Amino acid sequence: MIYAFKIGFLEVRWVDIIDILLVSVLLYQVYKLLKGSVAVRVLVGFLSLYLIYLVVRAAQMELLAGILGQFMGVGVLAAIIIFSQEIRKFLLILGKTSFRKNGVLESLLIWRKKKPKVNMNLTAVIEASKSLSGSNTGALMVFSRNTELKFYADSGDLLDAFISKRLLISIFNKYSPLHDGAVILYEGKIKAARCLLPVSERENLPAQYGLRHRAALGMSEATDTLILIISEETGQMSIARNGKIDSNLSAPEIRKKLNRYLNEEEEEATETDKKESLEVAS
Ligand SMILES: Nc1ncnc2c1ncn2[C@@H]1O[C@H](COP(=O)(O)OP(=O)(O)OP(=O)(O)O)[C@@H](O)[C@H]1O
Repeated sequence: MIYAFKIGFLEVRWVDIIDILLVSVLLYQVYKLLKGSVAVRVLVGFLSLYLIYLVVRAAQMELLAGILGQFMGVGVLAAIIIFSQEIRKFLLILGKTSFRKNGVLESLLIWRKKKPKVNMNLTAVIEASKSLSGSNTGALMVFSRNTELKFYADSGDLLDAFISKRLLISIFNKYSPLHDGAVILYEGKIKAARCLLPVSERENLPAQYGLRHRAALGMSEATDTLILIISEETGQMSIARNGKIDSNLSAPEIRKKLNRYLNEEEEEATETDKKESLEVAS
């Protein structure tokens, strides 16, 4: 066996160094993922308990070690249940990174067909958004390029209607029975209205963000979607994507971001674009 170096009786192999590096990267990614969420506290609680268990076991305190041991036995299962959202997010990020343009996996999967451009009536969306923003009418629109988001669409009223400016304005009119919640747009259609979105549990959000923004952020954390928010209070238009909110955007900026999202050109976003985005809770 080839050793990298020796510290006293401890022989360190190259594999050990790689192992430590990989664990460090993994722990850093987990920390980045959980940063700012309540899950961090649960994780710290778990780790503290595990440390106490190690100490108790080393001190041979049989009774306490037995009780904590039982708890640790189901710990992995409990962690999977408690961190299900975070694990999902982590796998999503992993999948997304591996499938990036020129990614290793993508070059291996040569049969992967190039997706056709999504045909969406963006002019209607932009015109409706300008009108809603101008009249301070709150709105929440979820754009999906890969799935029809059946689970979320089922929480509202199914429409399956072609997108038009008038329809969007009518839905979000505050006297309309459909105005509450979000609309889901997929493959050029308004799939459903009055949909319930998952609310983000981030703690350090700006004070002006109420439930509408939290729901948009939560949806962008849980799924590969882009969410357009129109504030009822200020009329401002914002976009939530990948756990970030870009606030106070103009109509051309919204169109650009929607175009980029729908046509999978996001990786080509310029550095300036990236800097402009306000990373919430980081
Ligand atoms: N989980 C949810 N899913 C979908 N829509 C939601 C959800 N929670 C709240 N909303 C929508 O947000 C509206 C409440 O918005 P609220 O005023 O609390 O948010 P806000 O972020 O301060 O936005 P605004 O700037 O428009 O006031 C609700 O009437 C509803 O339409």
